[in-house]
Amino acid sequence: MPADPITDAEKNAAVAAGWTLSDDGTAIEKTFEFRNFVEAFGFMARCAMWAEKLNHHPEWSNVYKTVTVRLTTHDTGGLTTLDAKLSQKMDSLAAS
Ligand SMILES: C[C@H](O)[C@H](O)[C@H]1CNC2=NC(N)=NC(=O)C2=N1
Repeated sequence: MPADPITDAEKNAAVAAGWTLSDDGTAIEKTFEFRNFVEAFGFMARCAMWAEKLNHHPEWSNVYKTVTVRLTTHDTGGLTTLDAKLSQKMDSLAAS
């Protein structure tokens, strides 16, 4: 069963946490900066474990100490509660 569409409250919370809504409204995006490559890659490894747990996976890229993330739900073609959940998890992993 597909995930529910993201709620306005969840969308507002993501924006308040520094995520940017894509122009077409189907994704949220954020760039994470770390002190070095090892920290950036460690963040990605921890996120990957959660992505598997949630069965929800980011579109992302890494250049040295920068990780650029785009979250969307491919199954529905838009934002869902899973994107809200993963964004919150990524924010807490980046802060830990
Ligand atoms: C079959 C599998 O459950 C789906 O393809 C999952 C896997 N991970 C996913 N990740 C994302 N971001 N969107 C999806 O729709 C999605 N679907």
